[in-house]
Amino acid sequence: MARTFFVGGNWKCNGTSDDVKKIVGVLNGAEVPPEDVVEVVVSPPYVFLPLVKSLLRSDFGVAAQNCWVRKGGAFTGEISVEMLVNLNIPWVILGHSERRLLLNESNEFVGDKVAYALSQGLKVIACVGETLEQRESGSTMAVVAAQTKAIAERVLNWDNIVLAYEPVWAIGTGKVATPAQAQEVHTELRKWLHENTGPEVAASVRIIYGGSVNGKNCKELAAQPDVDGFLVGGASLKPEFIDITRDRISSLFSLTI
Ligand SMILES: O=C(CO)COP(=O)(O)O
Repeated sequence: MARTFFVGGNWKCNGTSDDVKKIVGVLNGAEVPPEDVVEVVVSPPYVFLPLVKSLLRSDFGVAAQNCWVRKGGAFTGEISVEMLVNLNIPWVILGHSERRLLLNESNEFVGDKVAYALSQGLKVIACVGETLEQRESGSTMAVVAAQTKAIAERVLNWDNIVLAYEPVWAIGTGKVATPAQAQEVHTELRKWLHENTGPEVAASVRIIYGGSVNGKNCKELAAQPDVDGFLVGGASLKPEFIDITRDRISSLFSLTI
């Protein structure tokens, strides 16, 4: 089964309601490939989710950037999976390196969140990735395998998971992984999935790349056979995000000639 290309926009902790309205206006007016060719999902900060949900075109999905690990209750400051379901938010980003590193989210905690979110019907963009130190010490694959294993141990069905490989050294640095570097880790991740979750999961799970993706570098990355899309940070706040969704078409074209 072909893997539908996936382009996510992670707005992180940015913007005002006026900015959000402007970005949504640009997205709503854009000509993009049809949903079965490119799936587009944007992830605004929590407080803007209802606004985005109400204004955004219906062929674009919406994701929260985090959620609580269990059923809601006395957890001050947290947002529960049940609340996201109640607002009809279909997606959640979990395990982003900014949360793993700045908020000390462990592999196990992220795995628990992924399992709980899926159990309540959410779809998950699960992020993995190594730091520069880990890459330089040759432990990239061990790190991303351990992060993926903590999810695989808690989840049987991968239908609603998109795996995002986001090397920490490439996030917000302008230092994008080369297409070969991205392809290498994506291939290894797919091999890991094959060995640990089976051939069907390995063949069908979308593995997307994140880290300084922009309108210029996306085409070459998208042409890699195991790069099934992107999780875009900074550039998702700009009109350039539309070019990134469109470049799938040109990379497909360039592959066929
Ligand atoms: O963290 C990212 C997406 O989740 C990537 O961020 P940048 O595209 O700003 O490097």
